[in-house]
Amino acid sequence: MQNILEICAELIFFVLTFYFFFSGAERGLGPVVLNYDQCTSMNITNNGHSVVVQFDDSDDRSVIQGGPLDNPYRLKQFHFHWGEKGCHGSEHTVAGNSYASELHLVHWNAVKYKTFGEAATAPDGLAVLGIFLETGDDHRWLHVITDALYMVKFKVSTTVNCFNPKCLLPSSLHYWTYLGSLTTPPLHESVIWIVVSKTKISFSMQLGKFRMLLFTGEEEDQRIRMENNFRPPQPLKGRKVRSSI
Ligand SMILES: NS(=O)(=O)c1ccc(C(=O)NCC(F)(F)F)cc1
Ligand SMILES: [Zn+2]
Repeated sequence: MQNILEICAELIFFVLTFYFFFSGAERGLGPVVLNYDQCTSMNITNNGHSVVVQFDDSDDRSVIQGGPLDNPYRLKQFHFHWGEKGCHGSEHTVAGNSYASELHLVHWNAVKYKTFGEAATAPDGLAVLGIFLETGDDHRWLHVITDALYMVKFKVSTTVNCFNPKCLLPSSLHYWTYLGSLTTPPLHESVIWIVVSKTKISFSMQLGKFRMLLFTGEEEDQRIRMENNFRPPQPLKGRKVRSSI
């Protein structure tokens, strides 16, 4: 009799564990893992909206995976958003506080979609890692990017080889994640946002170098300083924001 009760208790325990594990409500968010190759960066471009470092995304040498992602997403580019002064310039806020700038590492789901353009219109097409930048001591590796900015003051492109953006990331990637959109037109709702809570990059003189970029091309008469290229946060509208811990 005793054995039968023990077997029943174990069976109930197993069923409940199985249910909770697969119910999703209890399934925690694991760590985000970045596997970036040392040398897939190609160029840095002033595209008239931001400054973008583009990567060779012809294979899976540089990918992000884990966390809320069901498969690896390929690194396509990273870019920045910033303000003209103070701590305004980020596109996300934490408890209502904004930061001077925000770095976006843009990845696309090459497992499900053939091209970036196709992925950019699909709800699970893109994964963007957002990192806040704040004013403080200059960042030792950000110099590689900010020292190249004078070459892309106007709307031009120049080569950047072997820049691994992992050096720009905080050691602990505690993050918030939600399903959102591109922050620039056409605002496709195709982004799995992963916003890192710990600001890592601090810069002060370096921020000034972003602010000397121009929205305009060399051949244009007007010289319009590139700043405030950020979209303010939008209403959540019922979106669920999950935390990694
Ligand atoms: N600021 S953001 O949300 O990370 C951001 C990331 C990528 C793009 C982009 O590639 N737009 C071109 C596209 F996809 F054809 F529409 C725009 C915004
Ligand atoms: Zn962005």
